[in-house]
Amino acid sequence: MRPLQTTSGPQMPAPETLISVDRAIAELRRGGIVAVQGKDGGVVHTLTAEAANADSLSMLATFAAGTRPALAVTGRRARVLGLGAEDSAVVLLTSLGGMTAETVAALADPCLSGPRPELGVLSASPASATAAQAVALAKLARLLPAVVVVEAGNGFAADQIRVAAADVAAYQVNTARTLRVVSQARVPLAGAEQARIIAFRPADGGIEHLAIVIGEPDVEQPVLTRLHSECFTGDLLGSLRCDCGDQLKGAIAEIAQAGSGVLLYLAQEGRGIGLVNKLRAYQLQDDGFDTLDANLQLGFDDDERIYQPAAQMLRLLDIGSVRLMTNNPLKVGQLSAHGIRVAERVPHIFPANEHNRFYLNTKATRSGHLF
Ligand SMILES: Nc1nc2c(ncn2[C@@H]2O[C@H](COP(=O)(O)OP(=O)(O)OP(=O)(O)O)[C@@H](O)[C@H]2O)c(=O)[nH]1
Ligand SMILES: [Zn+2]
Repeated sequence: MRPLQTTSGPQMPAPETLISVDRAIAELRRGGIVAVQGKDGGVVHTLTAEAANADSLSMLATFAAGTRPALAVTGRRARVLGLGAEDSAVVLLTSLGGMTAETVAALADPCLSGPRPELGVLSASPASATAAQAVALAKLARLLPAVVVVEAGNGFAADQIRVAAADVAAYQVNTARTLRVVSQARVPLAGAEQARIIAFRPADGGIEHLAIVIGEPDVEQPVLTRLHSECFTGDLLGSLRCDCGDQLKGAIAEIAQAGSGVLLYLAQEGRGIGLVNKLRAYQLQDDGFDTLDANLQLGFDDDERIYQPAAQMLRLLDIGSVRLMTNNPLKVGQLSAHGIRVAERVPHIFPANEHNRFYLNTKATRSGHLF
């Protein structure tokens, strides 16, 4: 492997398309109202379901010209609620009783305990492409994928954050394209003393992904490679609910044993839904849903990860061909689709325990994992 160039500080100004999405994410997370602008010039004023309370809902209503606030949820969540078909990506729910904070919470959050409020007569209709990107923004903000929207606008507030729906749609791929190496250091690991950690950051200063390079991989040959999605509970705390801790330590040991290779530590906690939502998914699993259905109950896809960041990191490491340590055929297909040749799939299986047996079984029977 050739020595890698480290770039510190902004290499070039981050594209406005990324900055506006970052600002919108921060605004939504603090409970603000964001204007999402569609291709057709239509505007959707947006508040996340998690931030809906009496004050924020009445503020949102001031933007509406005639229409009443509606709740935009994914087709998956609408289906769980018995409202609408899963084939619409996003569905608008309206209530004859109006959208109170209690109604929003009951519709958006399957983990709520206590008696369900009277929901009034609900109707569902396909949401506009712009409202669909408002839901996508909530996902990028790692919140529940549900937003309260008013589709017809009364203009903007002077300091309101605005974002183009098209920029939201392209955000994840655009940030992956701008990844660059920002720091690297030798970090001897137990059982793998010849290890280096390389940090990759996107141009907007967003969340870093890491590569752990062990030994000196020969990039002219397929490199033994593990793609590991971050798992705070399994990797750091040794949670027995999943197999991540074993897979992380096992991959480092196996690469060290082979002499060289790379582990990409990807910031994709909870298969891309974030830690807070993963904890919600665990609560639902304790109520009897399996790992995939828990995601669907929350309104997510069963797996929200994308693999452009991994492919881009491998390219920056000059690695074009890998021996991929995984049981997940989707990772093989996705890396190949993004230009990395998977010369071989290397099984990465660890013994089950009494807490993760059902989880691993679900991955085998429903996600196509090869155990
Ligand atoms: N949403 C959700 N995420 C989970 C759950 N259990 C573990 N995870 C996450 O799932 C991811 C597991 O990642 P990986 O081990 O890289 O992926 P994998 O799809 O199992 O594929 P291989 O391990 O490569 O076979 C981590 O991000 C975990 O945080 C769960 O019950 N729900
Ligand atoms: Zn895990």
